[in-house]
Amino acid sequence: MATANKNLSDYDKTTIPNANKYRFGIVVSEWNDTITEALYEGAYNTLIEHGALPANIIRWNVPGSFELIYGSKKMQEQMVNAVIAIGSVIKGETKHFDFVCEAVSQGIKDLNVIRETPVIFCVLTDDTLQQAIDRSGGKHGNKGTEAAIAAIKMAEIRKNS
Ligand SMILES: Nc1c(NC[C@H](O)[C@H](O)[C@H](O)CO)[nH]c(=O)[nH]c1=O
Ligand SMILES: CC(=O)[C@@H](O)COP(=O)(O)O
Repeated sequence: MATANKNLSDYDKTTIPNANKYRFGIVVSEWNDTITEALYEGAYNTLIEHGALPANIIRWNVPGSFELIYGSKKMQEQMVNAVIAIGSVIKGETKHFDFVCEAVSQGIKDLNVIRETPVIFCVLTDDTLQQAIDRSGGKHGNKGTEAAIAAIKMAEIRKNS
């Protein structure tokens, strides 16, 4: 199901565990910062809405989405129950888009395989700025909200496993 058919901010609030017992690390890329700040706001507000304490949410900035890999790896070493990696990659004139997207998705996948702390992939990979706007609080919802819900659920799974 494509995002166009599923609003990123729609979910059953009654099924979400209380996040008051968890600590979250959020790593935010500075590239396309109007988008990444909107994603961060969606993620932060959703964590708070579900009981997370402001003191239990750590934020680090990194230069670009490629650096989300290293930033998330170091965030995993903090005393957090889940990490959210936030980025916005928008296609330009060259193949750089392809390499950045592939590297970040593979790198964050590797962190989930190699280490114990889940890292949530909150990286938009869009052909246009409008697509990114639509998915960071626009007509298709906010991927930051989706990522925060995933982080709470994965922290619960990790606690119970
Ligand atoms: N073009 C975008 C980038 N490019 C920068 C890389 O992510 C990286 O910071 C650089 O190659 C140095 O290692 N990053 C984004 O997050 N979004 C883009 O659209
Ligand atoms: C994703 C990118 O790195 C890209 O936005 C850079 O733009 P360009 O391919 O025109 O150099």
